[in-house]
Amino acid sequence: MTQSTTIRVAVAGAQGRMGREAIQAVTNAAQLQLAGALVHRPGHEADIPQTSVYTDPLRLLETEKPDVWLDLTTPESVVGHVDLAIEHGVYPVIGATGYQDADLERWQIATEKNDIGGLACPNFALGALLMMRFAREAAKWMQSAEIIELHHDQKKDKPSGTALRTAKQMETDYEIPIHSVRLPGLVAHQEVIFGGTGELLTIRHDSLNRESFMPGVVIACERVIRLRGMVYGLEQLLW
Ligand SMILES: NC(=O)C1=CN([C@@H]2O[C@H](COP(=O)(O)OP(=O)(O)OC[C@H]3O[C@@H](n4cnc5c(N)ncnc54)[C@H](OP(=O)(O)O)[C@@H]3O)[C@@H](O)[C@H]2O)C=CC1
Ligand SMILES: O=C(O)C1=N[C@H](C(=O)O)C[C@H](O)C1
Repeated sequence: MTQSTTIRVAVAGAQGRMGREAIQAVTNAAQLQLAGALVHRPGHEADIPQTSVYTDPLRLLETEKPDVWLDLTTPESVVGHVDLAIEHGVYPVIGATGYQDADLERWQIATEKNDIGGLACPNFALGALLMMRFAREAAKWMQSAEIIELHHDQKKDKPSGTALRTAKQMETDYEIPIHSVRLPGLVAHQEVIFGGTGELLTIRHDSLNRESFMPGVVIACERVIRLRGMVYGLEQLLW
């Protein structure tokens, strides 16, 4: 596929909090075209007026033949969807969290075998990517750190994908405890707190709404088609 081609994106989880925003973001992005929406329960198709709506991922893949599978479903559903998308030669952009390292390893092998790319993005927000970058830098100098991630009370996975990714990126030789807070009123927030001799350093990021994730969603869908094999973290395509 050449870079000037319109990229056809299927959105899975289209009736969810992220899915609804993503439908708008994909529709409004010049280089992207909505190729179909996957929902869990039929009956609210009128909420998604701009595209064909499916409840069966296989039918969506075979009928619409999207270029990209944007998965914004749940820990229980994302793994099967991504396996299926890769099998069909469709590039996955994985926004949903809660999958295991073993899933990432399997997707790495499967994308390479099918000569396609894939992108797993625990967090699409630019500020969150910077927070992780700064935490990685600070971890080289500070000898003790803990992570507090705070999310809305409907979030299904714990700890968050972002907290796990942050801890991995920090590459410390000590274990970093992760504390999870789930409360109504929160959206998505994280603090990385470093302790030193008589001093503290706190790096904090706040997503105040789900629009904060959409520039990253668009970049991920546009750039995944240039990849071969799985890439973990949108920051890998930014710096
Ligand atoms: N990478 C990032 O930057 C971000 C990632 N996330 C992650 O994205 C995911 C979605 O978050 P959020 O939108 O808040 O969650 P929601 O629960 O609001 O949305 C998930 C949607 O997926 C649907 N769904 C579940 N299983 C299936 C299936 N098999 N087929 C079709 N649809 C399905 C659900 O339907 P139903 O409710 O009917 O079951 C629901 O509409 C989570 O994993 C979250 O952690 C969230 C924000 C940012
Ligand atoms: O469920 C959410 O809301 C979010 N999930 C992602 C995660 O698990 O890190 C990204 C962001 O924190 C919002």
